[in-house]
Parts: sequence; C-alpha cells; structure tokens
Amino acid sequence: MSDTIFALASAPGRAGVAVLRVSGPQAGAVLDGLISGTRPAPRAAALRDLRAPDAPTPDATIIDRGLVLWFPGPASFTGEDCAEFHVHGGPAVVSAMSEALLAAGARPAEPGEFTRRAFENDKMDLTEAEGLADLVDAETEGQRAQALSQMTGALKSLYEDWREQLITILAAIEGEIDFPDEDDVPDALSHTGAAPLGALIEALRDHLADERRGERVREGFTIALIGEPNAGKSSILNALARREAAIVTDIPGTTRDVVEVRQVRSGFPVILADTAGLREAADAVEAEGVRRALARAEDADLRIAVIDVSRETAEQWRALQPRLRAGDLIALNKADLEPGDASAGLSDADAARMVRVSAKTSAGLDALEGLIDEIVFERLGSRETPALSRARHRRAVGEALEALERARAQLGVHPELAGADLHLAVRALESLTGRVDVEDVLDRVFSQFCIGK
Ligand SMILES: Nc1nc2c(ncn2[C@@H]2O[C@H](COP(=O)(O)OP(=O)(O)OP(=O)(O)O)[C@@H](O)[C@H]2O)c(=O)[nH]1
Ligand SMILES: [K+]
Ligand SMILES: [Mg+2]
Repeated sequence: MSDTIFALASAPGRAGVAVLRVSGPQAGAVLDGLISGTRPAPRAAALRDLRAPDAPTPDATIIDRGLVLWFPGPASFTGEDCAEFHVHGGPAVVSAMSEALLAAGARPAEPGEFTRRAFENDKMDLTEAEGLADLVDAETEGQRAQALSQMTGALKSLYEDWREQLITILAAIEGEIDFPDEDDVPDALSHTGAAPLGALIEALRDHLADERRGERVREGFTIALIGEPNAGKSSILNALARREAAIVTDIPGTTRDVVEVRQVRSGFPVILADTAGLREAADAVEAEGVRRALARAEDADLRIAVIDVSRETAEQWRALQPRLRAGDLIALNKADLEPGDASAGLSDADAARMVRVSAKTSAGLDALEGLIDEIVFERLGSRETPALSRARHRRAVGEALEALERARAQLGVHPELAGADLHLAVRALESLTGRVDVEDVLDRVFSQFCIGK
C-alpha cells in the first residue's frame, strides 16, 4: 500500500488562496482528522473549520476556515483517494496546515509524485505527463499550445498508432518464421510487410526531420548577432531588447562574453545573443570571446550578420559568408552614414533576407523585427502533426527508426533477424509512452516536475 502524501499545490509565498492537496489511501481519514463537521459530498466544495488532528479539544483554536474537497478514487487526478484544502494564502497558515497534515499521518510529496501516481494508475501516459509539466512551465502562448496538445494525447496517439502498425507488421513477419514451409503462408508475406514498413520508416523520419521544432518551443529559438568589431551588434541587440543590455562604445572589441536577452516573439520564447566582434584577436581574453562568438553562431537557429555599410563591405562579407546558412539574415547597419546602395559588395547574398538598418536612427529596425518574427513563426508555428518536444523522444524515435531500417534490410533474407529488430523498435516506442517500465526514465521525467504536481 502506498503512502499518503501531501503538498502545497499553489505557488509558495503570500497569496489570496493557497491549495494543499492530499493523495493516498489515508486521504479520507486525514481529511476527517482536520475538519470539524462531516466530510463533504464527493467533488463538492464545503466550508469547514480546520484544526490540527492532535488539538487537545475539538474546539481548540482553529488554524483557518476554508473550502475542502473530497475526491474518492479512482475518479480522481491520481486515481487514489484525494482531498484538497483551499485556505488563506499566508505563509503561517500554510505552515500550520502542513504541520497538521503531518500529524494526521501524511508525508510531504516528492517533486512530480502526484503526477507519477496518476501515470502509474493509468490516468495518463508518459508523454501526457510531460505535457502537463510543460503546461505548468509554459510562459508563452506557443509553449502553452504545444504543452496542451501533448497533455491531451497528441503525441500519445501518434506513438500508439505507430506501435499498432508495427505489431501488425511483426505478426505478418513472425507468421513467416513460424510456418516457413506451409502453403497457407504465401512467399509474398515479406513483401506484404515491406510496404507498411517503408511507410512507417518515412513517418518516423519526417517526425525526426523537424529541425527540433518542439524542443525549440520548449527551450527557446536562438539567434546570434555576428559581425566585425564596431559593426553595431550590441547597438542592434539593445534596440531589439529595448534596454541597454550590452555595453556600446566606439572601441572595437567592446563585447567579450556572449550577452543574452530573452524575448517572446510570435508567441514563442526567443534568445537573442550578442557576440564579440570577429577579427584576429589582440589578446587572450578577446580570443576567447571570438571563440565563443563562433561557437554561438554555429549552434544558433538563426544568424544575423551585421555589416557596417560605412566601411568596406566586401571584406566584411568575405569573413561572414562562410558562417551563414540558408535563411539567415543580413543587417546592413549604419545606413544613416551611407545613403547609397551598399549591397554591391555582397556577392551571392540572398537579397530577400537583407535589411538596411540604422541602430542610431532606428530606421529599418521595424523591418528587421518583422523578418525575425516571421522566421520564428515559420520555424516553430504549429503543423498538423505534433512535434516531439524532448531529447528523450528524439533518442527513442531515433532508436526505433534504426531498428526499422535494419529490419527492412533483412526482410526477405533473414525474417527472424527482421523480427528481432522489430521487437526492439516496439520496445523503443513503448519506452516513449511509458508502457514498458524504464525506472530511470521515469525517475528522470518526474524529478523535473515541481513539488505539488
Ligand atoms: N552612425 C551610426 N553609428 C552606429 C550605429 N550603430 C552603432 N553605431 C556606433 O558604432 C559604435 C560601435 O557600436 P557597438 O554596438 O558597440 O558595436 P559592436 O558591433 O557591438 O562592437 P564590438 O562589441 O566591439 O564588436 C558605437 O559608437 C555606436 O554608437 C548606426 O546605425 N549608425
Ligand atoms: K564597440
Ligand atoms: Mg558589442
């Protein structure tokens, strides 16, 4: 029998209302021990005086007066008996309530323990539990939408559907292994499996080839500003951030560390990074700055090459071009100093992705922001199929895909080897939804939850 656990389900600190939640076989007894009067009807809120269960007399000083709710299992969030106390949200009330719950026999919950119990009682699969954690963490509209879709089963049904297809293919192939010489198992069976197996391989490939959209939505879309010293990278960062996030001076080599600004663009989290100017470094500190700038540019989802149009542009372009990828942006800065067309020195630059700006006069900055917002939306905006949202999903789908590809290669040759690989693929898919118990996976997933969830 499991313990009865409790936790503050609302945020700690001062608030209008605080919610304490209890789950486990003793939840009903804990509830009865704290309230005066009768246990309310299931799922109906009732006002009660609350007191410590070990108070000397029943009418001893009450802790608070609040709403209580009783959720008998299995029709509760965790599937167990649950109770909730909605009390006044002062730290002293919460601490006295916690003492009372301890005295009544409940113990403080571990992070994610309520959700883990819900998962173990089949109230949700692992991807839905992760979606719930993400919903609690969601700070932007795009994160909220992705988390909600995952919490309500979008990834679960995708993965469960793949698993079912796989089991059908497996049955066909194992039929061939078990009855190799019988007439009623046609030779073409391996080929019957080949088409659906090919389709499944394509589906997994597409799911993986999404440029980490779901992970970007969770973790942030990264943008790096790069360019030669004094091109105006920090000035542009500050303009986009609408604050003096980075130091700007007329001394080339001002920025050394990567300066990050977090923003919300098109409903998604974005991390803008200003970097050190690229040149032959004058000293070890600057050399490290340049190394970090290049590493950041390499890892970023989008690069903005900042070019100073008041100086020779061809030379700057030669240095930056190898760092850029298709779809990156070019900001032709200091347009206030050079009214002419400065793109002349930029051979092979994609004109559509080039904006003339002036961090000094703000000219062109709206257009630059418009382009950034568009790109963020293009890359992260929702599609028909749900995105995998964690490295854990990417690993498991990747494992399944490799096993399927090996199986396909063996299909007509060694069906028993193909069968073994398909079993591995099934297992990888089952680890995604938590169908197979992988204890350390569960520990890792639930430990990332907050306490009280
Ligand atoms: N006229 C004009 N000056 C600018 C513009 N943008 C930046 N500057 C000036 O150019 C100088 C360098 O700007 P920064 O923003 O520090 O340039 P940076 O690229 O971050 O330089 P490092 O950090 O040294 O690599 C400062 O004196 C800015 O005021 C612009 O659009 N027009
Ligand atoms: K500078
Ligand atoms: Mg700078």
